[in-house]
Amino acid sequence: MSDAQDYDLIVIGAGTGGNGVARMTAAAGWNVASVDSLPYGGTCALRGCDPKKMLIAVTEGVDWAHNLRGKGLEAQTSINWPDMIAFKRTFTGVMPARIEAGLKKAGIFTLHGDARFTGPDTIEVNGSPLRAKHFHIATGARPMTLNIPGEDLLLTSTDFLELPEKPKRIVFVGGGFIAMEFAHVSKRASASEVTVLEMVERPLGNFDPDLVDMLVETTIEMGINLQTEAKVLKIEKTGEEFTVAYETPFGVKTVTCDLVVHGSGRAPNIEHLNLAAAGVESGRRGIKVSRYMRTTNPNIFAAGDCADSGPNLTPVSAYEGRVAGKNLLAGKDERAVKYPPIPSVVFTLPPVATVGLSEAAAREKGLNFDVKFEKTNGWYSSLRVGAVRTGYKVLVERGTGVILGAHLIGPGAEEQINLFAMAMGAGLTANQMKGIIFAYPSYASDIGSMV
Ligand SMILES: Cc1cc2nc3c(=O)[nH]c(=O)nc-3n(C[C@H](O)[C@H](O)[C@H](O)COP(=O)(O)OP(=O)(O)OC[C@H]3O[C@@H](n4cnc5c(N)ncnc54)[C@H](O)[C@@H]3O)c2cc1C
Ligand SMILES: NC(=O)c1ccc[n+]([C@@H]2O[C@H](COP(=O)([O-])OP(=O)(O)OC[C@H]3O[C@@H](n4cnc5c(N)ncnc54)[C@H](O)[C@@H]3O)[C@@H](O)[C@H]2O)c1
Repeated sequence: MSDAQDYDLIVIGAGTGGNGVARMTAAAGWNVASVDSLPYGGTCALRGCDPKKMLIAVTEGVDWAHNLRGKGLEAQTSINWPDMIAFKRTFTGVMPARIEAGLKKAGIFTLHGDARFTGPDTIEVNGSPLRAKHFHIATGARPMTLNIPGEDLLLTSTDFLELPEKPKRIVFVGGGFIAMEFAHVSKRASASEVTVLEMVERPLGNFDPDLVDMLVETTIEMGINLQTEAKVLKIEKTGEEFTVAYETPFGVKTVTCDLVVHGSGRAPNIEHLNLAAAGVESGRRGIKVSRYMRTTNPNIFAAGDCADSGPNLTPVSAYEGRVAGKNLLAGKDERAVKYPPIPSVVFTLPPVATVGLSEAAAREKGLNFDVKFEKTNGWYSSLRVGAVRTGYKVLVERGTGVILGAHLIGPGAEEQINLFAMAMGAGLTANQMKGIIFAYPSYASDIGSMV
């Protein structure tokens, strides 16, 4: 016998994909430890969704003032960057202690350090061996390695959320969620030059192309330099200035700036875990898991961004954690993941939202459906807030009236999409959705006219 300390379960990673599992098993009387190398809380609460949405809340003031200028609102808004970051810290500063205290109160041992497998049932944290009957891995994702010269000069999304001063000339590598959301924040905070370099022909590949085109119009109108078919090749630093070289159909171009931020995708954060020692297999998309969230070592589960499972979104990691927790407690493969329609939102202003099948995917499947696509800037809900780029695309199956997919742009889209997800999950048809009475005037009350 070694001198390793024994647990029923050790959870590696104290974010959304890990904490639920620790709580469920501890509540059932298991002897559980949780370990994280960073302050407790994970990406969403400390370095992702939540802090980001606080910055966006501040910039919403700028957007409102812009949209209602000349319509009675005379306020001149501007962003005080250090105050905005301080506001964000009123949340992120207190959360780690609060989350860790909550876990301790639930009877979970909380440990700090980098976990690394040393065998199928042992890990090492800060040189101390720990043994457990089961493990649950929820180590999340990290910025993808781009293999380009000067990659080490890139700031991460985490760095962006901690910038002490307003960025002046800032370049985002990639045009996905992070780049588009942060470019909008930067420009509304009046950064002088904001550039987004996206290698494919349109940013936000996961969203409806017609609605993304509308967002692109707003983005360009705001003064953001959005370049598509622009693949970043190299970053160089001269003095305090950076030069970013990118390939276009018209040859290699460059842009100079003060900051370059990584927005080019995230990869599973699993390299340091020494998974081979535990017999846990992984691929490019992450740790291989079954539908029961079990890895190739039957005593080890995984969930969230580190696993090769559902999309890398907070509610998905929480859901997968719940499935893993159920199966751990059952001691067998009892509950399989069965993802309901998963809504996703890019929190630009206006936001763009999606749930279900895209138009292209529905066509590829050979489905027979009607496309209801309309720009809604003439609708009352847009007029009353001065919103000019609003619209929807809803796919309704012919014959059955089943909603196959819903895609939205405009204020309120981030909430309307949840109602679509709920209706689709419950199997409501277009006619049944039309029959629902929503409070009026609200963004929800537009839904009946969209299906
Ligand atoms: C800038 C940004 C904005 C985002 N915005 C949204 C959004 O608006 N909506 C949305 O749904 N999703 C959003 N996401 C994605 C979302 O944050 C993730 O999908 C979610 O947090 C994943 O949770 P997780 O538990 O799998 O991993 P994480 O929350 O990343 O937790 C992993 C934890 O494991 C720890 N860890 C890693 N390796 C080890 C080790 N070897 N030993 C010990 N600990 C370790 C890490 O320190 C970390 O705390 C955003 C992501 C980013 C980066
Ligand atoms: N609102 C949200 O839900 C939200 C917000 C932020 C992040 N996230 C999560 O974090 C993940 C990572 O976000 P992200 O924005 O980094 O990735 P992303 O996958 O959304 O977008 C990355 C983009 O970078 C482009 N790209 C890659 N290499 C490039 C290069 N060399 N030059 C130019 N463009 C290049 C890709 O074509 C792609 O469009 C997301 O996939 C999502 O899971 C979610």
